[in-house]
Amino acid sequence: MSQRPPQPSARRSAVYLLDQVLGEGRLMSDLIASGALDRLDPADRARAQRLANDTLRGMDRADRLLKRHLRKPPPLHVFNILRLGTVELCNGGDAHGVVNDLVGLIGGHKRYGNLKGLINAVLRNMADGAGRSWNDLRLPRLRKWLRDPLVQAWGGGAVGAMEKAHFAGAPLDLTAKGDPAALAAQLDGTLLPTGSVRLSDAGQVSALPGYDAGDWWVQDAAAAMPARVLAAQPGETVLDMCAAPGGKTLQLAAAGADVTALDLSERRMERVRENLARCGLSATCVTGDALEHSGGPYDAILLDAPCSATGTIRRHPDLPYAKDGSEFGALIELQSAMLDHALSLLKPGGRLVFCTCSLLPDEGECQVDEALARHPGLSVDRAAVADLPGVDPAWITEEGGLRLRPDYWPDLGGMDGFYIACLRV
Ligand SMILES: C[S@@+](CC[C@H](N)C(=O)[O-])C[C@H]1O[C@@H](n2cnc3c(N)ncnc32)[C@H](O)[C@@H]1O
Repeated sequence: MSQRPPQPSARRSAVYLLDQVLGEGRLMSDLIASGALDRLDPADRARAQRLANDTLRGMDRADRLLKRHLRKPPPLHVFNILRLGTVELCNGGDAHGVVNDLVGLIGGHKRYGNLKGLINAVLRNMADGAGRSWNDLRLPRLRKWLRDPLVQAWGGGAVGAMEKAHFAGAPLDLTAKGDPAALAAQLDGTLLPTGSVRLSDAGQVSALPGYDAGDWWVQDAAAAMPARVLAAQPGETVLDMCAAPGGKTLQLAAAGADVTALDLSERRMERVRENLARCGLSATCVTGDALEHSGGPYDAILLDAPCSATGTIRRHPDLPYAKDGSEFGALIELQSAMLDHALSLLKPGGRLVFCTCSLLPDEGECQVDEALARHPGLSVDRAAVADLPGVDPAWITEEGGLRLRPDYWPDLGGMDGFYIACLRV
C-alpha cells in the first residue's frame, strides 16, 4: 500500500509560499485558494500564512543582515529558508526550535541537502546576536516600480509613513450585522470612528464568538466605507457589480436593500453565497461579466472595480513582489468601461458609488475626473462622503471623493488604502 506523504509543517508551507511568490510571481491569495495550505489544520494554516507574511514584510531587513554572512546569494529556496529563519529569530522566535526545524527542512532536500551546514551556521549566528541590529535597520521600502509613482502622487514623507504602516501589518476589523458598539463590548474590541470594530490580537477568526451565528464579517475599516457612502435604503434595488467575496453585498443586504450581487468568477461567487448563508442574509447572485449585464434599472449601484489592490499591502505584503505594474494599464481601461456601463443601468436620479482599493490616483481621482468629462450632467455628491461619521475633512478630494490611505489613523493601527466617490446622474 502506498503511504501518504507526511503532513507538511507550517514552516515548510510558509517557505513554499515564499518560493512561489518570489520565484513564480504568484499571489498568496491565489495559492491558498487553489489549495496550497489544504493539508494543514486551521491553526497551522494561519501560522504558515503569518510566517510568510512576516517574512515578506521584513525581507528588506533580513536581506541586509544576511548579506553580511553570505559570500554570494544562495539558490532561492535556500535564501527563503534563511529569510524566514532570520525574521522569526529577530522577532523573538525560540532559537532552538527555529534553527533545528529549518536545518531539518533543508536536510531532507534532494538538491540542497548539502547546504544544511550553511543554514545551521548562518541562523545560529543570527540567534547568537547578529540579529540584534534588526530594529536599527532601515524601514523596509516599497519596490521601485510602485514607490516611484506613489512618491509622485503623495510625496516622499507620506510614502515613508505608508511604508511604516505596511511594516506594522494590519489588525482584524469586523463589520457588525447589528449594533457595532455592542459587538465591540462583547469581543473586547475598539469601536472605530467610522463604525467598524477592531481587534488587535484576534487569533483564529472562525473560533471567535458570533462567527457561526453570522453576527459579523471580516472587513477592513476602509473597505466598509463604500457601502456606508451608498447608504442603501430598505426596499431599494441595488446592484453590487463586482461583488465577490461579498463584504459589501452583506452590508447592502443587512441595510434591507433588494440586492443583486454580480461577479465574473463562479468560484468567488460561491464565497458570496457562503457568506450570505452564514450571516442569514439574502441577495440574488448572478455570475457574469459586468460589461454585459443588462438588468435594472437600479436605484443605486456599487462598483468596487478590479484594481491594482495597492491599498491592501498591509495585509498582502506579497503584492509588490508578485506584481510589477504591467497589468495596471488594462485594469484602468476596464474600470472606465465598467463605470460607463454602470451609469447606463441607473434609474434617472440614481446614484453610483465607484471605489477601488488602490493608492494610485489613475484608479481613483482621475477615473472620476474623466467620467465627469465624458458624461455631461453627471455630478459628484460630496456630502455623501463628507457627512459620514468619522470622516476627516482632510480626506475629501478636490473632485469630492474620499481618499483613504494606510498612513491614516497611525495611533489606531492604520487602514487600507481606498478611493470612494458617489456619482449622481
Ligand atoms: C475588488 S474585488 C471585489 C470585492 C468585493 N466587492 C467585496 O467587497 O468583497 C473585484 C471583483 O471583480 C470581479 N471581476 C473582475 N472582472 C469582472 C467583470 N468583467 N465582471 C464582473 N466582475 C468582475 C473579480 O472576480 C473580483 O471578485
